[in-house]
Amino acid sequence: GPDHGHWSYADKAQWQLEYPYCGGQMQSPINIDTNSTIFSPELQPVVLAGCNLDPSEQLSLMNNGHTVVLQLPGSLTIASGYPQEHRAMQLHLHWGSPAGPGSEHTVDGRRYDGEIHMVYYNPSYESIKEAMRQPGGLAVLAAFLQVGPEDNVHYQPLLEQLDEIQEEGKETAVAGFNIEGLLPTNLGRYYRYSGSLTTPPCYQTVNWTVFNQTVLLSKEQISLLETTLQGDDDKDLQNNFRLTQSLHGRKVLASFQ
Ligand SMILES: NS(=O)(=O)c1c(F)c(F)c(SCCc2ccc(C(=O)O)cc2)c(F)c1NC1CCCCCCC1
Ligand SMILES: [Zn+2]
Repeated sequence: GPDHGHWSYADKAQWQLEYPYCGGQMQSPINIDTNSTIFSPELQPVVLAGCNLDPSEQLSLMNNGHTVVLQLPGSLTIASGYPQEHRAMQLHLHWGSPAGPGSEHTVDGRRYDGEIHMVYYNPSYESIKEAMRQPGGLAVLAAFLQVGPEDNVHYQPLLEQLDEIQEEGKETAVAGFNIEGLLPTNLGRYYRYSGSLTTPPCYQTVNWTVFNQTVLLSKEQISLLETTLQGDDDKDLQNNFRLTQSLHGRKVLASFQ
């Protein structure tokens, strides 16, 4: 992947020294002030295609030191909800620690327990490398993870493998499953804004969708996420979220009232 050298969440104030875009005016994540969002009825429900991956398909699940990443096939696409079709690249998670929550976006100042990001690219560009550098080149579907009353079976294929990839750099295989099950059931209610990758190189090329409905996992599942993986130099991989960034005048649209 791109040069994602030695940065860490501990030195996020220094990111912009080495990665200039990280100091830009269209950065993510942001706090979503629900009183300032603009209702935009033209925003159609997000519809995914090709998400029921065959169990014979093996997907790479990796601890890259910053998060747990599931590589996704380009056959998984966003069929509607964006100006044109986008193809999947990967999905990954952000979380906190037993001491506190770890979503990246916040809503009216509230931080949720965690957040899933499904990253897609606009195939009208020559390559993913090209797309990620172009405005509108990337789309990320984000949903908040919240503690609920019972296990979320859709997350088990990922969570049950975390102990296989505790150390940074470790990789394992996950059999194909229904990726859509990882998202909320209601994909018609969401916030939309223009922002960036929340990690260096912080390219300002992401058309963000943040779903209004949260995804419920059990306390045990959230705790597994918070306490299993190790990042750089064997420290616990926890609180892998960037602080919210200023809007600098950007508007946040809402597909619902
Ligand atoms: N929230 S986010 O989407 O900005 C994001 C993070 F916050 C992330 F923290 C990450 S992981 C850290 C960056 C990274 C590390 C290793 C590799 C690799 O081995 O290929 C790739 C990337 C991470 F991978 C992503 N998403 C990636 C950003 C990196 C470059 C574009 C590729 C897909 C999106
Ligand atoms: Zn992310």
